[in-house]
Amino acid sequence: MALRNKVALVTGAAMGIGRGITEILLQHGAKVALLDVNETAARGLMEVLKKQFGQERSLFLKCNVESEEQMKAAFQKTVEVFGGIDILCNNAGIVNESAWEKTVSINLVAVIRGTYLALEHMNKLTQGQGGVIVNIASMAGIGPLLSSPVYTATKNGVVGFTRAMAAASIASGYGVRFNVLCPSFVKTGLIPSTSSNMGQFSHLFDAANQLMEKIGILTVPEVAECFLELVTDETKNGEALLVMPKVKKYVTFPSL
Ligand SMILES: NC(=O)C1=CN([C@@H]2O[C@H](COP(=O)(O)OP(=O)(O)OC[C@H]3O[C@@H](n4cnc5c(N)ncnc54)[C@H](O)[C@@H]3O)[C@@H](O)[C@H]2O)C=CC1
Ligand SMILES: CC/C=C\C[C@H](O)C(=O)/C=C/C=C/C=C\C=C\[C@@H](O)C/C=C\CCC(=O)O
Repeated sequence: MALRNKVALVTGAAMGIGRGITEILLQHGAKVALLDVNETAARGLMEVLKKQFGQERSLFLKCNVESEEQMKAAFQKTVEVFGGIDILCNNAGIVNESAWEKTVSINLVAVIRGTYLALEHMNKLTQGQGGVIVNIASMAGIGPLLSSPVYTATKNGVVGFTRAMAAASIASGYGVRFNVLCPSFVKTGLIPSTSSNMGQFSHLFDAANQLMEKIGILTVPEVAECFLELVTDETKNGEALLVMPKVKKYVTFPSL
C-alpha cells in the first residue's frame, strides 16, 4: 500500500509509540487523525506536526478510547474532514494491575471497538474501499510478563482477536488486512519507574526489570519502522510481528 494521501487514524497518538507511528505516516505522505485523552501533549505535538508537514495533514481529536460515544464521534469527524479511513492503528494502552478493569477496557475492549468502527468504513461488502488495521499488542502477547498478568491477558487477547479478524476478513471478502505488532520493551513513559501500578504483584517489579535488562530496550523509531512494514506490505494479513532489539520475526502459531 502506497501511503501518499491515504488517511490514517492512530489512538494514543500524543506520546510514545503512537507519536512515532504518527510521524512515520506523515513522513510517507499520509494524513493522520490523532486520537488521545491527553490534550496538552497532543496540542504540543500538533504544533510541531503542522510546522513540519503543513496545516492540512494532521487532525487532533480529543478522545477517550474507553468511550463508545467519543470513539464514534472521532471516527465520524475523521471521515468528514479527510474523506475516509484507510489505515487504523489501535495503539492506546496502559499498564496498571491495580486498576485492572481499566487496563482491560483500554488495552482490549477499545481495540475491539476501534476495529469494528473502522471496519464499518473500510468493509468492501458495505461500499468501503478496503484498508489495513494494525493493532499494537506487546511481547507480553506472546510470552507471560510475570509482573503484569492482566496486561499479559489483554495483549494475548489483542493477538488472538487480530488474527481471527484477519481470517474472518479473508473468508468474508472484507478487503481489509489485519496485523498485530508485538514489541518488547520500548523507551517510553509506559514502562513503570516504580511498582506503584503493580498492585498485588509489586514484589515482582525487580524481576520485570531484570527481564527488561535481559531483552534490552527498543527505540520508538525502530517500532515505527516495523509498523510501516505491516501497513505497506500487502502480503501481510493475519501476521504477528515480534520485535526485539536486533531481531524481529513473524510469529508462527500451531495450525490444524
Ligand atoms: N513501552 C513499551 O515497552 C511497550 C508498549 N507497548 C504498547 O504500545 C502502546 C503504546 O504504549 P507507549 O507508547 O509505550 O505508552 P505511552 O504511555 O508512552 O503512550 C500511550 C498514549 O496513549 C494515550 N492513552 C492512554 N489511555 C488512553 C485512553 N483511554 N484514550 C486515549 N488515549 C489514551 C496516552 O495519553 C499516551 O499518549 C500500548 O498499547 C502499549 O501496551 C507494547 C510493547 C512495549
Ligand atoms: C512492566 C511492563 C512494561 C512494558 C510492557 C510492554 O508491553 C513490554 O515490553 C512487555 C514485555 C514483555 C515481555 C514478556 C515476556 C517475555 C517472555 C519471554 O519468555 C519470551 C517471550 C517470547 C519469546 C520470544 C522469542 O525469543 O522467540
